[in-house]
Amino acid sequence: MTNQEPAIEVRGLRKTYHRAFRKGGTEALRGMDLTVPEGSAFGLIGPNGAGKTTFIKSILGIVQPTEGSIRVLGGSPEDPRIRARIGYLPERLHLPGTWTAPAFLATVTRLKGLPVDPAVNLRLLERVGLSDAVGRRIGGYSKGMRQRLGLAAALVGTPSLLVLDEPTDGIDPMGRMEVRRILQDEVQRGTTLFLNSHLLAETERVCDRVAILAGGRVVREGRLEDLARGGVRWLVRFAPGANAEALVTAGFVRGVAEGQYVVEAEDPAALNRALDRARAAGALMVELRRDGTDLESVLMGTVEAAA
Ligand SMILES: Nc1ncnc2c1ncn2[C@@H]1O[C@H](COP(=O)(O)OP(=O)(O)OP(=O)(O)O)[C@@H](O)[C@H]1O
Repeated sequence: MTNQEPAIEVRGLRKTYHRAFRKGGTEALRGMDLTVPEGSAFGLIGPNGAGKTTFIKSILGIVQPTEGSIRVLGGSPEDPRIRARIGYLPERLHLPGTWTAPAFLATVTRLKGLPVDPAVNLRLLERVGLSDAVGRRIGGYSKGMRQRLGLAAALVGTPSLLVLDEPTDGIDPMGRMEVRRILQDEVQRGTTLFLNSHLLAETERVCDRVAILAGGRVVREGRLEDLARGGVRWLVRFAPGANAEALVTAGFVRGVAEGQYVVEAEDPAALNRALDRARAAGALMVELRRDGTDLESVLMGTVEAAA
């Protein structure tokens, strides 16, 4: 794979699920186009039934598309050599309840066609916070522990592409922070991350690019900072008694609420210069908030507009 080649590229992807002895079918993907640059941390978001899992299964060769082309890591998802370079955490994990985690990871390693090194797998289990549970049967694991084990399995063989479907499902806030750190480390290492999560805050924290899928099509795609803008406009509230005229001269625009003002600042230095001017005019700041658009508002707005 050359450096210019995207990690994932799909064109005109369609998938219709047919039921036996029934006419018609469910059109899960209706001509989806998407390019995931190599080395990016890419988030796929969209409402229930948008086709996210179908897309993920298509790029992994688990679901056979009805139409369209798919290239993953510069090759076909059907190619075992390509598959061996992908780490996948499915939405629904099927784990062998009577096995231990090291035995499970050893099998995953073998299935990927790699030599089993127990020490490497133990380090992986340590990395996902399961070192205390290595001797226990997987059947007795909590939901969060199962999810951590699934992540360890996805990380086997240091994959070039990590595809994670709801990776933090069932994981507590501390655990989520740990998972986030692992994902960030993987991206630092050069892995391409493809994340499907209903937790938009998670996507916002981890991903640098986002695509919105609705009705089986990509309706918006781009860099997170371009989609969810923030940082230019700031909402500031000053203590009662602030000199409104002086604040306006200092670059603040009156807001609707009592004592509230808006100021535009490209960066922290510009924001602080504006606040210094306000303070010099005797105004006391009591609240400061970024007037940005979060991913949730972007998703709602985009899906409504596409409906
Ligand atoms: N195996 C299947 N057989 C029939 N229809 C299916 C199958 N899998 C998915 N679908 C249908 O395809 C559409 C897209 O489903 P998919 O699971 O890909 O969406 P999703 O975006 O992942 O949804 P969610 O966010 O709820 O997980 C839905 O209408 C779903 O009912």
